[in-house]
Amino acid sequence: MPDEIEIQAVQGPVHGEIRPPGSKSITNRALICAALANGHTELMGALDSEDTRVMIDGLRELGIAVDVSAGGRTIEVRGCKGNIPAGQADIFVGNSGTTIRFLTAAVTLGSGEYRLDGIERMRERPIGDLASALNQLGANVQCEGNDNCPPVKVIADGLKGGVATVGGNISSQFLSGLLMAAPCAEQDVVLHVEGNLVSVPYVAMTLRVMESFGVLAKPSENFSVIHIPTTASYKACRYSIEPDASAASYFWAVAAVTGGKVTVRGLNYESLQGDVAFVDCLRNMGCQIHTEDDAITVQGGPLHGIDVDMNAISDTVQTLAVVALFAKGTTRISNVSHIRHKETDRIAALATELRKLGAEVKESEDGLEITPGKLSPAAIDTYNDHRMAMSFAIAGLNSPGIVICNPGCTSKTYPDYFSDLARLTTTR
Ligand SMILES: O=C(O)C1=C[C@@H](OP(=O)(O)O)[C@@H](O)[C@H](O)C1
Ligand SMILES: C=C(OP(=O)(O)O)C(=O)O
Repeated sequence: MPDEIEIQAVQGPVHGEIRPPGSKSITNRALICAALANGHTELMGALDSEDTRVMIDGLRELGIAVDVSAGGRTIEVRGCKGNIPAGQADIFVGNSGTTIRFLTAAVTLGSGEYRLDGIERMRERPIGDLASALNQLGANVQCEGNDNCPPVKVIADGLKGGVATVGGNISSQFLSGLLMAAPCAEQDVVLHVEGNLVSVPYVAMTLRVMESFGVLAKPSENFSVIHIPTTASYKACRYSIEPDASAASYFWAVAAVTGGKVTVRGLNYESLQGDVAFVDCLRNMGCQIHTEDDAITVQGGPLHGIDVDMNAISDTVQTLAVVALFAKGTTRISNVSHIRHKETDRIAALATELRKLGAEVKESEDGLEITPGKLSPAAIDTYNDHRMAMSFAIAGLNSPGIVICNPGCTSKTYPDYFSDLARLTTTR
């Protein structure tokens, strides 16, 4: 991958179809449930990217056999029935939040000493709320970094279980990690969530993936209390993974900003992924949405700004912010302070880069107000954040001279993004 890519502006509306690669979030959940299950699981339609590779490598470090075939889309896992084979492991997680949060919880089921660490940015992404909840359940988890951040050291001798309170306002991944480890604890687990739970659809996704592997948890209506009995255990199975809905947001945005019509195959409103609701934002901005059993199509129209709370679908904030550049009036995105803890501080990064493209941007603690101006050519810094690269590329389709720096950072979740985008925008 070159150091930078100049996006070729398209001459008219883009029409086309695409099936994005498998969901990162579902792949990494299914890998954990399969690893803790009682036999041989086959995952189909999996994502092959940095975030899933660090998860697979981590599981292998823990002594779990994982075989990958079909260009990374099929993964076979020999489950350990909740008994982690390795008594020691040093696990490198890159910058994958799901991997460090889910594996930190999983290794407390083992017996021995485990250490988890990632790249520099990972050492700035908090994990203290998860460590504290696991410690309430009888684990010994220490954050060795500054301010409750990784590296993480776990001295494990099985997870006792019981009652714990977990913070919900920084990341939902803490709760998801606890939920997936909980059925393998010695006693039932009852989790209470403290503070406003962010990214709620990901918790629903966790429970649905667990259910597919035979474990039924009992959540209260708003997930403020969840009871996980130890009577159920994970069963190996054949499991199909949906295309990634956050990745789909870029292709739906192509239709929105070029006034074209783009169909994403493999997703519908019944999806496990909350991010399909991104199309509702586009509808509110003036697009038309068509749904089929196995596809969602966005047809672009004249766009206008909207006010939107994106707490539940925050991986699509950057996509929406870029679409806002082509809308009439101001777009206000609110209730997303948690995106300051992701691959970069996404609110700050967006404010800086949108201004380079001529927008007037007001940054607040929990969001952004974007009023587009006259678009000008610019080199976009991506802060090693795949979603900065993928979303700002869409602006380049409708405005010449937009250069994306460090495009290789898309490998975190979508190594073939630029070739898939080029295929969609040039075959008309
Ligand atoms: O559980 C998951 O798979 C994810 C949850 C979200 O994180 P937060 O809960 O930290 O918002 C999301 O941003 C991330 O890409 C994936
Ligand atoms: C925030 C993200 O990932 P993670 O938290 O899993 O690193 C993302 O994919 O946008």
